[in-house]
Amino acid sequence: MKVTVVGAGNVGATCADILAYREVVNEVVLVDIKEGMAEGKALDIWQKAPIDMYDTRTVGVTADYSRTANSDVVVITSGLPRKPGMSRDDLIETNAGIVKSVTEQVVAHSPNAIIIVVSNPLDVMTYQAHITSKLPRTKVIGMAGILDTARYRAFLAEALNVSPKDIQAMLLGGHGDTMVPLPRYTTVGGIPVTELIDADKLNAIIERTKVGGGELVKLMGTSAWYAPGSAAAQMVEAIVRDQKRVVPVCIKLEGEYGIDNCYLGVPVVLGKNGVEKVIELQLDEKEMSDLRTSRDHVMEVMNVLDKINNK
Ligand SMILES: NC(=O)c1ccc[n+]([C@@H]2O[C@H](COP(=O)([O-])OP(=O)(O)OC[C@H]3O[C@@H](n4cnc5c(N)ncnc54)[C@H](O)[C@@H]3O)[C@@H](O)[C@H]2O)c1
Ligand SMILES: O=C(O)C[C@H](O)C(=O)O
Repeated sequence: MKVTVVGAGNVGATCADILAYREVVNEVVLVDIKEGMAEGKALDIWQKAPIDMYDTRTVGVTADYSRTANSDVVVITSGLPRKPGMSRDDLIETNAGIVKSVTEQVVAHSPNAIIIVVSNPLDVMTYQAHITSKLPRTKVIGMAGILDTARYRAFLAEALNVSPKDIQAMLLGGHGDTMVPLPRYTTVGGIPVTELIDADKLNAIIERTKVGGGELVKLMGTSAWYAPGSAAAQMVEAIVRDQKRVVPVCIKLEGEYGIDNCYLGVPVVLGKNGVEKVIELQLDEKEMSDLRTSRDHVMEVMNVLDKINNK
């Protein structure tokens, strides 16, 4: 199995490192536009192999997509990260062009690959990759929900002083401040979270989760990479090992949740064919209304992308 990671920056290199370290595939190809960057990071990861005892080959190339040919999965992380004071949507103009040209080259060399988009604004960059690739919606998906639920789970584990391993959670919607964490679908060792934490504390955690990316941007001056790289690697692993993981993933909705033609995070079954099933949860009125608010926001940014593409 072969995986390409486009963008050898913070998120891309972290994802490649985890894929190699865990021997998820035989070969990881890192691609970047900056001369020498991908080659250097791939070599560094390969030189770690004798220490950490793995044998996944890591190869780096500067914009040479012939080396990515016949990849099974391609992760697109190329693009600008935001700086303090910016929203993810502020990245659209630059990143739309990058994701479009990268997707064209990826598909030309790996027409059967499953594409995982990471670049921001996530839901709309997934839209960009999907329309550019012309692949089925089940094969062009976005990473955000695994990261957002991980933040939510980590905050809960800290507040309850329990292991993060025992916290299960689901979350819907766009990868932005309108995301919809679902306390009704959150459990701690099988126990509904609402039995273990009071409502005010839970609400504070939900609000912190929604701006979890921004919290890190403020602290570091650029956006996060350890958890995002790991979340993307988890999606790759689910696909190449056909694990049928049930995780939140961004996909084009075609009528699910009463929503059509919008790219949003929803629970899916992720396996060798990409998204093998979209799971429709029974939502109450408030959850549904929050999801519609998130949809409205993503649709607005999708309209901005349409205008950029039609210029
Ligand atoms: N979906 C998520 O949850 C999530 C999480 C974290 C970051 N992100 C997004 O991921 C993207 C990357 O973040 P980062 O921290 O790794 O940034 P980074 O600046 O560290 O890395 C981006 C890399 O992309 C490369 N690049 C730019 N244009 C390219 C092109 N045309 N072809 C190949 N490579 C190209 C750059 O040279 C750079 O090395 C950003 O858009 C960021 O907002 C998304
Ligand atoms: O917050 C960002 O800009 C990056 C990413 O979307 C994140 O949530 O960490």
